[in-house]
Amino acid sequence: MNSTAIEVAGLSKRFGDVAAVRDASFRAEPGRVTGFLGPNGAGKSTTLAMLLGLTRSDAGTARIGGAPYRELSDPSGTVGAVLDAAGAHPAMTGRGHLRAYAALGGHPLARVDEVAATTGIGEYLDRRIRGYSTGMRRRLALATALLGDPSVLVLDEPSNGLDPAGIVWLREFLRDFAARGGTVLLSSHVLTELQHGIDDLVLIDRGRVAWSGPLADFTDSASSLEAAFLARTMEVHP
Ligand SMILES: Nc1ncnc2c1ncn2[C@@H]1O[C@H](COP(=O)(O)OP(=O)(O)OP(=O)(O)O)[C@@H](O)[C@H]1O
Repeated sequence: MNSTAIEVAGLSKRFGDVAAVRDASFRAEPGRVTGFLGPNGAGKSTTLAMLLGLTRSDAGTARIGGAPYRELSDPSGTVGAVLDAAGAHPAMTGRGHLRAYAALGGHPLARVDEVAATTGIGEYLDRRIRGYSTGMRRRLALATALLGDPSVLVLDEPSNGLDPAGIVWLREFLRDFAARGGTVLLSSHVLTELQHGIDDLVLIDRGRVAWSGPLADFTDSASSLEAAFLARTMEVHP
């Protein structure tokens, strides 16, 4: 797997009166799972949308392997992204959906069965997506993101809709992906979800990066991630 870091520098975005992201800078490194944590409305989704070239920034840069997303020569072979579980046509089967995306990305059709097996949706592949549970849709979205065998995964709230077994499965999958040299950036507003699954933490609060670094450094002085999170956000916004 290529070593492909994510680098965000001075990124800002305003929606009218709302400063959604303010001068945000952080990195997500190869071989590590980086959690992007912040309360509702902190600016996580907006930052990820800018990173993936879906929203234009007002200032700053967001690079993947040294280039902005829109300049990547092989986007789906570089980054797999899951921003929400929607987007799959309910009347299509999982197989039809994956085949269409494989064709779009120029990936071999053999990848369809491979990513279905990896994400555990093999037995549902020939069912229509309208009958999929939320967790199955999440897995299908992840399978779609994996079609190009990317070295970077960007996931917005990936545990939403997963049952406890699904959450453990996802955590192990991402650990393994990183252990093979991949870069993982995943957002969450649920502290406990991240506590056992990440190496590095980027904490965002009201558009600003309040803290970033190894998780161990963050929680050293606090009994739990939650206590450290609350202490840190109160420090920034007394
Ligand atoms: N298209 C938009 N138009 C106007 N305001 C927006 C838009 N998108 C986001 N915002 C605002 O920008 C801020 C950051 O939103 P964002 O969705 O990035 O936060 P988030 O951290 O992902 O939140 P959540 O955890 O609730 O998903 C919020 O105040 C939100 O209301």
